[in-house]
Amino acid sequence: MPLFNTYDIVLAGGGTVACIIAGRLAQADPSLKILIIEAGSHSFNLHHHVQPARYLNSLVRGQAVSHHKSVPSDALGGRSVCVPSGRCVGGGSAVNFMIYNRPPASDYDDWEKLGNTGWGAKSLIPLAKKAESYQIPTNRPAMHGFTGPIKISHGGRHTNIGEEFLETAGQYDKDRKSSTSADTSDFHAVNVYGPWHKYIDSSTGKRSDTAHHFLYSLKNFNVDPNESKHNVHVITDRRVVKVIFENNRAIGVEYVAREDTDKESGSEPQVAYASRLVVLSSGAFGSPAILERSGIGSAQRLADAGIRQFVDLPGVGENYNDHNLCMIPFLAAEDSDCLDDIFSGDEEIIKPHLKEWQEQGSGLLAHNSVDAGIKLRPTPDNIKELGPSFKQTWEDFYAGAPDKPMAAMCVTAGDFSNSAPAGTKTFGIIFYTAYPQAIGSTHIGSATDPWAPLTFEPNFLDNPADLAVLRWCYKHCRELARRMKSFRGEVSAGHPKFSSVSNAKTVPCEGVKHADSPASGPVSIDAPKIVYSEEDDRAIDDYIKATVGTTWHSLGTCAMKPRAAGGVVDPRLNVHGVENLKVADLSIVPLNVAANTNSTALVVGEKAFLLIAEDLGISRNFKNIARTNLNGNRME
Ligand SMILES: Cc1cc2nc3c(=O)[nH]c(=O)nc-3n(C[C@H](O)[C@H](O)[C@H](O)COP(=O)(O)OP(=O)(O)OC[C@H]3O[C@@H](n4cnc5c(N)ncnc54)[C@H](O)[C@@H]3O)c2cc1C
Repeated sequence: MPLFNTYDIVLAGGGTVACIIAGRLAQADPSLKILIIEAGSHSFNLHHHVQPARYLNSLVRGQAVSHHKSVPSDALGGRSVCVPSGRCVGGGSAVNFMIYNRPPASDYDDWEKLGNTGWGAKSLIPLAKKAESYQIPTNRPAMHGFTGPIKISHGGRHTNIGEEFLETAGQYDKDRKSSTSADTSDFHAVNVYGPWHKYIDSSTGKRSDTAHHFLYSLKNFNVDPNESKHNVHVITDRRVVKVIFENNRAIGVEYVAREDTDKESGSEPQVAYASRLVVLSSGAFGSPAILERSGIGSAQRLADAGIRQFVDLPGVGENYNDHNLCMIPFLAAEDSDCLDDIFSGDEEIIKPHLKEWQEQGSGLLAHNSVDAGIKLRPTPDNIKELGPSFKQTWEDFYAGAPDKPMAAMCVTAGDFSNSAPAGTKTFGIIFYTAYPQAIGSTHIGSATDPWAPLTFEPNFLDNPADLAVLRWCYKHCRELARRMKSFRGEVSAGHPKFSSVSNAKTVPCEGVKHADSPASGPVSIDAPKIVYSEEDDRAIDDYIKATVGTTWHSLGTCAMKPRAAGGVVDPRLNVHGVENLKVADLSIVPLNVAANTNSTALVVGEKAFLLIAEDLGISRNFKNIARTNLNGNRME
């Protein structure tokens, strides 16, 4: 079936949220003509997407991601940070680390308190359940869904690194609970060490993303629109430049190829028309940029870019949120279950893992290295340790919100900070701030070229409270790591540069291959904690400023808030001031969430589908939808 002249709905961006919207709508009303225009390529059955442990390929080799480089920052000693986002059909869900983690219920309630009726936990938790098939035995079925398209499992095997982390934490950290059966993603758990599950289908060992489970699974869908017998069409490797309006009503979008991706059509703009709705689903970087190129944004920003203002919405591109992340590497015992060899990308080494994955859907290739973690909320003693720069934040933000953590921390069986000596076994501890107090912005760098770099200011660590949390987490993770049975030393290149006479100096492991000597083994559980001097604290701060990075959780840049409060969309996701134009992706999130963000993208996708279906008058078909996909992938 060739492309239609006009579609009912045109989606700009084919990422995580867009695939849910398109798949659900097509299922609810197969006669709907839906077009997705996606900047990246198809991800269908490609091994670097579907084989979970290959996820670093996308980041390291630049496949299927866009890199957004920030302006240099004083708070980071003049450094820029680079924030990748998904660029392929399936977006972030097809390239991410597959960590399954849901936020505290109060985060969604906070959205509703801003005037967003229908966006509180009571409305959204059922949608989170609808999206998922939880494949883990649970005695709390009320918290999870069991018939949705997205599969959640523990992956292809349990690693001893994950088990040791939980065991050590249970013995060492008496202020918190640790349990191998804890449900850390029940929208409430805080200060509980427990298993962290994965967006991996236990029956196949494959990544569970929205492209494969909402879009490619549609009956008769074909990645080539000319071959497709389906009404959902996807055009890849094209970027939407701007929205086309007739008076105040969105009627389509203009899009271009990158010159180097399509020699035939070059970068000549083309137009796709939508008779009923245009939906921007280009993520936290893409959607505000399309609005700005369409003349929707702050007067000053648009004037600077030489664009005539069409609608005054100063909030476009503001309210950039992420989480600030550090990865700390440790040397592991030789018998540790680590993914270092798979991360190396050497196909000879990967062969036996691949065989197990192909034959049984199990093993370390069906894994993301992350088996266990915790959302950390400080105790009264910790609050003192966090010092004066955190005090006000505690009082203003955390004290009255008992389900909100200040940070998340997890163990990785294998280190991907790239600072360990080659050929060694390693584990890492990753931690990130749950609600960074510093907020940033992203704006267009060109009025016409959607491939041009953005002017991106994430403002990481501009608020000293954020640095205090990361400093405390570094100390805490080190105490946990050096008590784990598999601990064999600290990879100094990935730690602060303490002075050689400091009490806090790292346990060396340089030049040691599989350092299984007792001298470099763990300390006892009741060993005294490392005492840090002020100079040591400065070394930690310098290290964090030099290395802190993104958690790949960009959101908030087209915030769902009242127009007068700097909002960009209303609670039905309609862009303020125009008609027939919605934004549906994580850019609409008005306030940050204390969790990895794919779970929230799933919720936004499910909610956006309901709103659009209501607008189109096809609500009557909803009831059939939750019952499908019990086991399989294909949605009839
Ligand atoms: C490397 C990485 C690791 C992550 N790890 C995890 C994890 O382990 N667990 C977790 O819960 N979350 C994780 N996340 C976050 C999570 O995946 C994202 O928050 C989520 O996928 C965002 O969904 P979205 O629909 O808002 O945007 P996206 O999924 O990013 O979709 C936006 C799409 O729009 C396209 N686009 C952009 N501009 C244009 C344009 N002008 N025209 C056409 N198309 C355009 C992009 O190519 C992209 O495909 C990770 C993200 C990344 C990038």
